[in-house]
Amino acid sequence: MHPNHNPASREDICIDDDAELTGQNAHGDSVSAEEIARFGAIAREWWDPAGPMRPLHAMNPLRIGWIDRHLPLRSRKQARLRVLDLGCGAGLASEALAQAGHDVLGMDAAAEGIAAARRHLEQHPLPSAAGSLTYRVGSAETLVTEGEMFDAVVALEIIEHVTDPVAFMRMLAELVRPGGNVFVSTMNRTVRAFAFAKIGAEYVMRLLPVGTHDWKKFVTPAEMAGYGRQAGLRLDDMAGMTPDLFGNSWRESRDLGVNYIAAFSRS
Ligand SMILES: C[S@@+](CC[C@H](N)C(=O)[O-])C[C@H]1O[C@@H](n2cnc3c(N)ncnc32)[C@H](O)[C@@H]1O
Repeated sequence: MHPNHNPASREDICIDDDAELTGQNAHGDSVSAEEIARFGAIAREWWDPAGPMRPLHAMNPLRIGWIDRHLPLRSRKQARLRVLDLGCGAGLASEALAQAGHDVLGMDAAAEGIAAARRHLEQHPLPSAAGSLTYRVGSAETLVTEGEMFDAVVALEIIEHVTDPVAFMRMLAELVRPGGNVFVSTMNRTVRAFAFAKIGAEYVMRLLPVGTHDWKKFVTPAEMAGYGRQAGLRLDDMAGMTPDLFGNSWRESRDLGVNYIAAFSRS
């Protein structure tokens, strides 16, 4: 096991766990208790590539490659880049980012998701050439209060699950150092996205429990750009993420109509 990949001590888990915190704002205003409970309930199946998180498994190589390509050369040359994966779930992107050589903090408000992430890391240690990877239960509010700063902040498929996307983007901006990058992926509020995420994934394929997605909370690319502007971030690029017919492999595209990813930088 890599020296930095120490499994969390019981004490860490107790400090970070939110056992006695039960209200909607237990972690902070961005957290919807209902959403967190929904993801917590499927945490044990998270790493099953044919399970409820199948689309995230299939799109992971594309989004990690895209993020890595959009990190400025200066940052990539830096010996160790500090990356926050916010809303990391059980760590699909966190592990891949650490394998790409970054020092990663994976954070999620769902304690069950973090427990599954820690379990997976213990059972599948990263190669020695990888960066470090630690996990924490919590939300952006916690890190902002602590004055934490990262070279890059990654928030994949989470903005459509928070209570206030503008406030959420502001926190992402606060958590990245000047010159650093923020990456956000989400679903567009289109009829096609409704058909794909609600009807397809929840009702037809029964991958996800009904109610996992609230179409009204999907974010159009124009809204995404606006949220970034309001947070003081510059939009560098956006790309569509498009699955093949069977959803097994995803490619970058110009189609922002369903899934897309955006790169911002902080001046
Ligand atoms: C659809 S999953 C995406 C997981 C991961 N980012 C990925 O794409 O592989 C959304 C995750 O965000 C977490 N989440 C939702 N709102 C959150 C918040 N305000 N703070 C931290 N985590 C949150 C949920 O618990 C869930 O694990």
